[in-house]
Amino acid sequence: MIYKTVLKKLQLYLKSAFVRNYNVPRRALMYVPGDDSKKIKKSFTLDVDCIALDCEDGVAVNKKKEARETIRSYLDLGKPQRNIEYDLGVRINALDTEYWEEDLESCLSAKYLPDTILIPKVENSDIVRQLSSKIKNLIKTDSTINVIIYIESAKAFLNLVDICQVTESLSKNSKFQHVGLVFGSDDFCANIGATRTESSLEILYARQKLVLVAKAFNLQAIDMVYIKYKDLDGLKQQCEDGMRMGYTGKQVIHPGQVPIVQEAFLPTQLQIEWATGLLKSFHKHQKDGKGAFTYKGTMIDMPTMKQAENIVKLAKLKK
Ligand SMILES: CC(C)(COP(=O)(O)OP(=O)(O)OC[C@H]1O[C@@H](n2cnc3c(N)ncnc32)[C@H](O)[C@@H]1OP(=O)(O)O)[C@@H](O)C(=O)NCCC(=O)NCCSC(=O)C[C@](C)(O)C(=O)O
Ligand SMILES: [Mg+2]
Repeated sequence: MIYKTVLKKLQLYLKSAFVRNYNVPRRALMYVPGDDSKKIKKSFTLDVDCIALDCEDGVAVNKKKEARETIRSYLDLGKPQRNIEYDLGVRINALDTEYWEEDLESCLSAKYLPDTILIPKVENSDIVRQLSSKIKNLIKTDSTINVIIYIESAKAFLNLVDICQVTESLSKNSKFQHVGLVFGSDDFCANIGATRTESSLEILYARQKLVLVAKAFNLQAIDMVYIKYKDLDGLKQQCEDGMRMGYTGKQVIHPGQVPIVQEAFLPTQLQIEWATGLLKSFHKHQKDGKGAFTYKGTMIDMPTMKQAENIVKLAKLKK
């Protein structure tokens, strides 16, 4: 029994150590249309936490192939290095379309894998099962990829806990790690027939539910897009609302939105104190030759350590 528990912990530790960019900050998740080479090049010059090269709704139907091939050509070149770590992802098309398999095959057979695959319109756990077996077949090496799931319909919200449970369970024996949930508010409004208002009250329940479930599964929660991209005051307000609700980041469609979003999602003083204390405690336990330890009543595992490291890293960016 003890042997099994230790083995399981070791497997989880080894897995998290091999996942690239596990739980890196994703304050701004910026979409870049996959068929637009100029915008892709531009995105690599920006100080943005997370780039999502898009095959889905940012790309016209007659440009799907072009987007897939353009993204593949950039992946083959390798991720451009920057001074600050960032996440390079690909948003494939939804699994009920004719495009998703080719999207996934194309980016997972590239010379260099993206860090993350973003999966839109996940409505139930069968979609995750289908995705999991495809990823397992496509990744031939020991590498593991991050997965971010989009919740954008009434059905998806009803199935959200099951989706996360199944994803968590499948990720233990597959080649991916579930790292986040995205609130697809535009598709969600269209799905439930809501009329958008400035206050976003019409989607309050769903917006809160996504954070709640994300936190229960130790996932990052990425908030809705602010589509009026020229209105920076409105964007700041919406960022602050999301941050106060517990969101860890926000989707972005234009470079001009990035600094405001990334500033708004810097860690709070309380989070910085927690993370600094945890790292101190970790180093003390290491010095004393103790592996596993608890901090403020919680058992500390590798993902929690990485979260703390990220918070401390982010805190250094705070003016
Ligand atoms: C709105 C648009 C057309 C205005 O594009 P523009 O070129 O007219 O804007 P601009 O102000 O002239 O751009 C200034 C500079 O920034 C560049 N630029 C501008 N945007 C980007 C970008 N995204 N990535 C990288 N570079 C960008 C642009 O190329 C230009 O570069 P330059 O100064 O060197 O000439 C443009 O910003 C754009 O295409 N944005 C992405 C739109 C998109 O991907 N939408 C789908 C995601 S949202 C979504 O899916 C919903 C969700 C989650 O599913 C659900 O809620 O349901
Ligand atoms: Mg959407």
